[in-house]
Amino acid sequence: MTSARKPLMAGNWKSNLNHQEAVVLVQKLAWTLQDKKHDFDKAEVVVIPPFTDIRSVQTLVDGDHLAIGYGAQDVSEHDGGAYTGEISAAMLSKLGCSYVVVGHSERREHHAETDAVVNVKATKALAAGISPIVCVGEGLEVRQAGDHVAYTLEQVDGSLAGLTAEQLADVVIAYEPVWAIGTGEVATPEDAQEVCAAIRGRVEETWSSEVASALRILYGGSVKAANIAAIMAKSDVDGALVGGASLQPEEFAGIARFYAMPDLSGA
Ligand SMILES: O=C(CO)COP(=O)(O)O
Repeated sequence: MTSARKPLMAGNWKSNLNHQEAVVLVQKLAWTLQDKKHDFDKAEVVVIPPFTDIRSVQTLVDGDHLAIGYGAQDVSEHDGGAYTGEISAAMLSKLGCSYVVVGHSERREHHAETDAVVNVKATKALAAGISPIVCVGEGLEVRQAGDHVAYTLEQVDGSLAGLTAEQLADVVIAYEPVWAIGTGEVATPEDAQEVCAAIRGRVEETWSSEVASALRILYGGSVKAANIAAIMAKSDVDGALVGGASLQPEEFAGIARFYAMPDLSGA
């Protein structure tokens, strides 16, 4: 991690916690971070709850002036209108969302989202002033075949196609190898670094070294307080997109405070 890029720890709750549980979790997270004197300059902390929780989280964050940010797990390709069930970027913007996850592997898999769809969603988010967290990453078969870098870079190309350098300044990329999500099978820090560095290299080729050096690239997949320090020690990893561990306030606070954690990897 390079000091010019502020680390980002984002907790993707997936389809967990109702709006009442959301308030309890965010309160506990805020208290824990305050108690441990978390330095928000050393890591931005963001929660990504289900849509139904966002209004409650907004009310809490605004009312208590919390330094915790929040976002959504998906956004519509459409601006509004006759699209039953869809949530537009403008609606998320009105709720104060700073981020939206687009192209999570679970949406690519269960909702057949292609890079082209992810590209439109990222563009809609940016137009509404919301930073898209664009997810990429290979499945186990691709990894075993040794094609993980090429596969992931193709997703980067497709998902970010046509975006300007100015737009890239508001984009975050999350490298989440599918085989490491929710499996306890964490990629090694070297695995994370290999692909995050390749992504940064691709962004440099396509846009510029300025764009690439300012871009935040997160790692996601079985991140815990015990393994985050070793992952963050890698130069091209700028944070984490955390699933299961973000549902436990103590654990997620420990991840946010990676800078105070011992590196237990022995590296
Ligand atoms: O998919 C993830 C975050 O978006 C990672 O989930 P886990 O941290 O539960 O492996």
